[in-house]
Amino acid sequence: MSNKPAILAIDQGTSSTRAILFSATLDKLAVYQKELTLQYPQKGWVEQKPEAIWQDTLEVCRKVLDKVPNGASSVAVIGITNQRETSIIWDRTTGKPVYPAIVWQDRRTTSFYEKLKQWGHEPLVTAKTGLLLDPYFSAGKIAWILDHVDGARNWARSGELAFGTIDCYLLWYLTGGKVHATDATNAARTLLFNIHTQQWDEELLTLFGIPDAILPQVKDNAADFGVTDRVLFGREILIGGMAGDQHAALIGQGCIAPGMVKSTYGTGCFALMNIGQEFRASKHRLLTTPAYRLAGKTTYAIEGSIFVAGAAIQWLRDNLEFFSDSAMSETLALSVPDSNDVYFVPAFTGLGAPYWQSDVRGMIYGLTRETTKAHITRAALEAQGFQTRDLITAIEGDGGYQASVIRIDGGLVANQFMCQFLADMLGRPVEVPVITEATALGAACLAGITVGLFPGLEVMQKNWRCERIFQPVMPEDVRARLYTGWRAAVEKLL
Ligand SMILES: Nc1ncnc2c1ncn2[C@@H]1O[C@H](COP(=O)(O)OP(=O)(O)O)[C@@H](O)[C@H]1O
Ligand SMILES: O=P(O)(O)OC[C@H](O)CO
Repeated sequence: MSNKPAILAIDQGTSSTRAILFSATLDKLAVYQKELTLQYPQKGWVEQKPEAIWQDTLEVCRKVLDKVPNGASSVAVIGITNQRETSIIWDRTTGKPVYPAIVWQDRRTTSFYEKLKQWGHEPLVTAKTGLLLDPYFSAGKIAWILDHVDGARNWARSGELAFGTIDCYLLWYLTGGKVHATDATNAARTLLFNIHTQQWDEELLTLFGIPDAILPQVKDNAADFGVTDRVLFGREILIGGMAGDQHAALIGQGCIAPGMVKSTYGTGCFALMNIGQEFRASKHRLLTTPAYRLAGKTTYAIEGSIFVAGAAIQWLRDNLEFFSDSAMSETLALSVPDSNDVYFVPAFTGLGAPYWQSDVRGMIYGLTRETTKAHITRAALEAQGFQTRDLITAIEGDGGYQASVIRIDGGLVANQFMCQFLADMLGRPVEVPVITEATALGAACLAGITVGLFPGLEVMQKNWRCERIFQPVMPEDVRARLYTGWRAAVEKLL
């Protein structure tokens, strides 16, 4: 082992898989990234190939290790972070998935959840999990696979199948099929995990008809998750950290004190406010979720989830072919002075917080003969500002904390127009860190804690460095007019 240990962070996102090597002082040493495709086999269905998720993960890890002089021998520990809720069920003997990964955006279980709501189950589920009944979460996806793959329910009962979110599936493969475990933040997105007892909940398992034999063990975010199979990187490496991507980003942004907010703009957008160690239920249909669990102690966050952020830009790129690279959306948006009253409500897979309408679909409103692709692109970027304002208003309206800071990260923050519009729409500064891959940084921090490189999360508060603060400059009347227009567009959709 080199005397300068590195931390390998794996960030398996919805649109891409990345491996980042960080130094023991959490500086970025090397990155390797690969885009991941989604499949849409039917209206409202969103799937991914589990084999591609694993193969891409292995490839990005190997490629990033090739970029540094000592390769795998310099790595002291691995941290994993991932797109959440996406569910895979596989055969414990062969490791083969019995069905593709059903992605968090998938809506095939809408009527299943509607029935559960009609039967009055939502209050109990929310009280136990902090979540709502929505196709977004894993339980419905698991039940769907067990009901639609021949024999799956029986194999599940007899312990032949394993369920996991992406973290857990990757861990299984990284450890050569030896470890079936997840962490508290990922478990808490399934609708099966009681966030008060921090255990799988019998009553919820019965409600969703899911046998406990398929569930993984749940660990702290900084813990011993086992070692990598020697054949993968030429030696065993400890996996010491694991967290859902939005929770990891909260850590990577140093938001470890109550009231601090981070908002991440990847495929979707997720704003989380740290609310400390006391559970609080939302009054505005937001989620309460473990921010992190360390040494058995849970810190909570209130979360607002938006299903489409960067995905709208990708759609303009791939489906409407407005541009060939997402980065070009910025120049296009800036080529017009405003969106010419065009509003883009990117509800491709329903609306998330605070509306939670899984059956509505997207809308571009206000089209005229003058509308150009520049106006539509600008409207798609502006939608991020409007949606974030919806979230922050709901989060603060819950009556807990006011946001002390708002830090932003994710692929979309490379777009300075979007960042400026965000500050304008929120009417307050937003901070962009030097390392915008806050998700991977958070996972690295957790892994580093396990091997004693850092005493605790405080290291992130000390190390967090600001690249740029976007200050609001938009006149109040313009801000009010634009937001009123957005609310009217959403009302029309609803
Ligand atoms: N300069 C840019 N302007 C607008 N969107 C961008 C830009 N760069 C990346 N994106 C969008 O960001 C998303 C990727 O962000 P990332 O954080 O990697 O997502 P994920 O973690 O979900 O895989 C893509 O949807 C892409 O379209
Ligand atoms: O792929 P991202 O970064 O948009 O994150 C996906 C979320 O974890 C879904 O809950």
